[in-house]
Amino acid sequence: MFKIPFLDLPPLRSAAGTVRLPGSKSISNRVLLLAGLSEGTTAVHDLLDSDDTAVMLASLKTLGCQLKTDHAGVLHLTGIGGRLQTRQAQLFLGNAGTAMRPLTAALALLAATQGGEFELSGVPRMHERPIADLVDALRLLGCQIECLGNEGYPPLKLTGPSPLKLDEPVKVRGDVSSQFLTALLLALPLVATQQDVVIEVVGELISKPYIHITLALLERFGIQVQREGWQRFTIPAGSRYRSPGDLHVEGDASSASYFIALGAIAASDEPLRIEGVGQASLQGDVRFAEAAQAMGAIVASGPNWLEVRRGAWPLRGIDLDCNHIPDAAMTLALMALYADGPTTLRNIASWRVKETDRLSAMATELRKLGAEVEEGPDWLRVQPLRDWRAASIHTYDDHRMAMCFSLAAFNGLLSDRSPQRVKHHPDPAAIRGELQTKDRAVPVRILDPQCVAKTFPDYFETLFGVVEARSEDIPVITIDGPTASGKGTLADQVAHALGYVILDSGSLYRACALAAHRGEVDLDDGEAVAAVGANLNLSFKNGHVWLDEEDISEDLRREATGLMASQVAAHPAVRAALNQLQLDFRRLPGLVADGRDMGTDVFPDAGLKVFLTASAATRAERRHKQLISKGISANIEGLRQDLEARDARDKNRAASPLHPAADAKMLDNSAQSIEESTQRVLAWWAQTRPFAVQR
Ligand SMILES: Nc1ncnc2c1ncn2[C@@H]1O[C@H](COP(=O)(O)OP(=O)(O)OP(=O)(O)O)[C@@H](O)[C@H]1O
Ligand SMILES: Nc1ccn([C@H]2C[C@H](O)[C@@H](COP(=O)(O)O)O2)c(=O)n1
Repeated sequence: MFKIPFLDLPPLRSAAGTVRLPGSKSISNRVLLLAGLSEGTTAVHDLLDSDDTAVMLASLKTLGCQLKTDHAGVLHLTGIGGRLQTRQAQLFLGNAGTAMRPLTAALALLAATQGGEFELSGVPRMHERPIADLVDALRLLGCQIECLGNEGYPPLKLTGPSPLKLDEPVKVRGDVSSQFLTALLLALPLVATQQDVVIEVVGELISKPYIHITLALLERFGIQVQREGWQRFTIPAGSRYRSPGDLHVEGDASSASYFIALGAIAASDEPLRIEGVGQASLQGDVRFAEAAQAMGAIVASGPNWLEVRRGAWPLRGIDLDCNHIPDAAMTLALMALYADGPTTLRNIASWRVKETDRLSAMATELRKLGAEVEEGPDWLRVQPLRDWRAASIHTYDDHRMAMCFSLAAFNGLLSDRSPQRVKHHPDPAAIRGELQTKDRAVPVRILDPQCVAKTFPDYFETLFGVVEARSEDIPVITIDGPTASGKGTLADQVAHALGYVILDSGSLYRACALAAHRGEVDLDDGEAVAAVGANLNLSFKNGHVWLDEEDISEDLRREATGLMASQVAAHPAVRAALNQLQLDFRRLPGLVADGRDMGTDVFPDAGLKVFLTASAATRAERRHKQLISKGISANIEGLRQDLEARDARDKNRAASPLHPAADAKMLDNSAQSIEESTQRVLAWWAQTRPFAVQR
């Protein structure tokens, strides 16, 4: 997961390959609650690992459920069998509506029948999300519920015992959120032991597909709800939760929407395959595929897979009632930018009471990209966009905002390429406002990208696994300089702050020298060493370097290896042999490369080139400290002589000698802390980016 303040997506061009979706959030949290209320142990396969499931799991544990995850990642959950194990608890439910609503219903009923006191709270946004309709229904039933902040909103205090009135139907509004009905359906079997319990829906029920999921899962846990249309539901007397033993959670259909859209926009050669949802899915959001087809996507499907590729291009604008796909419909708003005419999304009032007011958030952020958007109380109209602006997208702690706006990175596929005034461009000609005829693809900045943790923690990694950018669009920062100047340390810090890939090019020269030395190759024989370099079987995992099956990280860092590396690096044939290996590190979302010739030879088009220096005395001192901390004895004077000899060879060789690129920024960090140099480089980088100052 990218735990950084912002993630910059360079312009993306195409998509292909296979995506395996994480488990459905709606199914995961329903299954967890049902397993938690059941007798016996349920083995839950493919459970979603996310913020929202984490709060549900933590609550169930507090309530006395036993949880164990086996080596295959299967969760074994032993439920409380409808009998409270603890009568007092404070549960923090983050921003998870799928935990807050059903736990409120279940604990209110358990407190009423068995006694107890439970407090349910969440993040500030959760305390702004209405729950009055559920609270009213439960109070009419006889439950004691106190709203501890504002009436009708969490946090809530549930107390008991108190008598329940089960003879009358339980009435609940269905036109604001179907989660209130789901909560009652999941919890009322707790009290349907002696008599039928009837629920009546007041008003037109929205999001019916979610009720389908609830009913299907209740059936898996032994509860057969009788349904009369969408207005009346009867839980038969004698209902009892029974664990189904094993249960597989299907992939998240709402999460599939981003990849369906991706296929429609960018899979022009071969389809993008999405595994985990398909024709047999319980989730209503799988019908997003129909909306994507209406916009031009070509979709093939099997029981648990979809294959999507681009059909109409530009996409077709549509006018759609989105009641059946409330969450996934957000994705259509981004697809609309790539359409040939306006797209109108209707019946989406429920967006206003989600993680944020999604209607207003969507309109605001689309406008930042340059889009023309109209917004009504329950509808949104988006015009196609051709003159895209680079924008910092605020995500409002809403996972879907972050995932949706990643789709804006394909703007180069449909930007207006006629001569344009290029705004926010770092190059002086552009600053003077001269006309440019270059491709107008712009990057997109996603603020707070880790908000995807709510449902899809690895969303961006998964995206980068199936999309491609032109190499020249992938940003590179180079950090060159003499030995022990702190290049590696600075590169690590900068890459970490931006979520970029790291290339420690010195380690490639070191590995090549080490392999040649071990193979008893003459290090002065450039062609022979180059042959070793061309066949290196290197891999990089968790900061360690592997040569074939051996972890060579320690050997690589030895001073002797550094000297051998400097020796072999002087051969043009060796440099040529290692060139492609270095270029291959230019991967999404960007690269920080350190070495001697990163800015001058390997990545001459890098967006920022830093030439890092420090006095020889400072560098010898740092290297001395570094070696001592590793328990290696060293002599400062000897180290200084070695590093000066190495610098001299690196500077004076004919092939790609160490020298600053003409456009490099010079940074002497002799008197700077690591943090200060990192901030300096990040500030330089920010100046090259086309984004306005973050809000
Ligand atoms: N600005 C700094 N202030 C203090 N110490 C630093 C600074 N930058 C780096 N160091 C320390 O100096 C040592 C050498 O840094 P590092 O290994 O990053 O250098 P390098 O240039 O990558 O070396 P090499 O060329 O040998 O790979 C490390 O122990 C690091 O923590
Ligand atoms: N881009 C590079 C990187 C490294 N080398 C050579 C010269 C260095 O002395 C040696 C070891 O590098 P270090 O790990 O100390 O950064 O490798 C080079 O020529 N070009």
